[in-house]
Amino acid sequence: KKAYNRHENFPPGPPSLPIYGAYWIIVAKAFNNLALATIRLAKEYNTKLVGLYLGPIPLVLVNDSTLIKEVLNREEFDGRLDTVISRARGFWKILGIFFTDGFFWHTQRRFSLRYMRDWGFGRRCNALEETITHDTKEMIDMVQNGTTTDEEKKIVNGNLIYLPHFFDVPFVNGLVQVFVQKTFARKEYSQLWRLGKSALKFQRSTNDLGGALVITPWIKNLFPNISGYNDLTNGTKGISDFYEELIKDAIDTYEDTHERHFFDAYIKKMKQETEENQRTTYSAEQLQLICTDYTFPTASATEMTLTILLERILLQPELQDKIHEELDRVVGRDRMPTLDDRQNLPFTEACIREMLRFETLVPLGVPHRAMNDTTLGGYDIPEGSSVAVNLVALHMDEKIWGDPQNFRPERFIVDGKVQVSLDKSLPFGAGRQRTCEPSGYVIVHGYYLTSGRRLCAGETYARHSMFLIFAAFMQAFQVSTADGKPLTQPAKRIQGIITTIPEFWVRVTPRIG
Ligand code: HEM
Repeated sequence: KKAYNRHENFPPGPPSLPIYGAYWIIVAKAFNNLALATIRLAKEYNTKLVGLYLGPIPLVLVNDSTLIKEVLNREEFDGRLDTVISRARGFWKILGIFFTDGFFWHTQRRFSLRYMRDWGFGRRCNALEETITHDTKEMIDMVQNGTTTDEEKKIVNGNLIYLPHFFDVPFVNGLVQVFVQKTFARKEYSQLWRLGKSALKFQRSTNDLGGALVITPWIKNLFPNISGYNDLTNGTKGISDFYEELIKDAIDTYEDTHERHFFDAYIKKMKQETEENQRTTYSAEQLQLICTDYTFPTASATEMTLTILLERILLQPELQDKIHEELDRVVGRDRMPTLDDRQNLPFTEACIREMLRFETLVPLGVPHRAMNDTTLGGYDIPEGSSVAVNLVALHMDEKIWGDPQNFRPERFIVDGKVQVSLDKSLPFGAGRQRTCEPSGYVIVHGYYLTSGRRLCAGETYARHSMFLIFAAFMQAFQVSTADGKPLTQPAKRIQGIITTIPEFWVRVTPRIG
């Protein structure tokens, strides 16, 4: 009787088993692929919304393109669950951007985006572009002119490069520049590779739904390894420790009169609020978690997208010829590509877009939480429910794409230009942060609260930097498998918070002397 106990008018779905509810039922539907499991459950129960329980937590899996967009754009679904994953990362408090919600999240997300922008984040910025290009060139140089340290040899071995970490440096150094207006020189790159490894460890520590750890946090004490708890905490620690020193140094050397970087803007606000108010959402710990939250996707998701794109290029070699033809025609070989070239390199750009659709990196998004009792698709959704959108269902919807199973960058190109309006994919989620003042703004504690949504806070940085790095990489190299044999099968996917493939070596043959 308990197994079939459900909230009234809750979406249909599998029954609950003791302790874990329907968690193992979903896992059994498609091991290592919860998006596919969701599609199978939706078929089995003939529904667009699957309702089930993860232990005591009601979970709604949204499996329909229209309803996915609706969830991502409705304010009452902007919450996040308070879980062991969010707490284990940050001093057992709910800190950062990813896992916070309400006033705290609005304030901190808005402040970080607003002031990181001053230092080039989320917009075109020559200084940032130069850094990313410079570091990409250093990586290319390691192949062309040889490595200089043992650490470099772990990433570049003659004509072989180790993916995804070959790409870590330019992505991460660019972000560090936004935070503190300094970058790590080539002899210090090992610190950035360490961040890349920590980020990947964190991403692989659990799955889209947080795994068994979220339902029964106590298993962390019994099975710290199998439950993913050790990787979760060590992966995060690797990133947050890196920032602890930088933040301490910025606080120790802070002067009111001179703003040196984003950290200073944050410290200024923190000091002001601490003096004027009894309570503040600003703290050094929170700054550390903001940095961690912006860094772990920068040090893993963008690299993994390019890595899986290279795997695709090995599977469909004609893609490589088209990219090379376009780069040679538009950019030539005497200078590196810039963001100005983006609109004139439609095929190169479309390959990245198509990759983001074809291989949904975050298959079930990052689960949202219903912040009050509400309805969706004719069903009742109780307050506190976890709501996960199946982005794979959207990205593989035949009604939208016609032939979703084909990797076909041309689908975005009309009259030799990328037509952004044709790109109905939502790899970064949805819900634009409003930049102008709409009616309905609420002022809380002297702040305008936008009704900004959960849209990925790094979308623009990700798109810009992926284009720059991928275009420069392809201009420089012809890519082939390490053993020289054609690649016929994609690698096994590892389901984590994002989907990854195992690290691997590829051969790159310089095209430019
Ligand atoms: C290919 C690369 C990336 C993909 C596919 C991606 C995708 C996503 C998705 C699906 C979400 C969850 C949206 C939701 O809750 O509905 C998200 C959130 C987020 N992403 Fe990204 N992301 C990428 C790169 C980045 C980068 C490079 C950064 C930072 C520079 C970043 C920062 C964030 C942050 C801070 C959030 C949390 C936003 C919030 O909860 O308010 N992401 N991303």
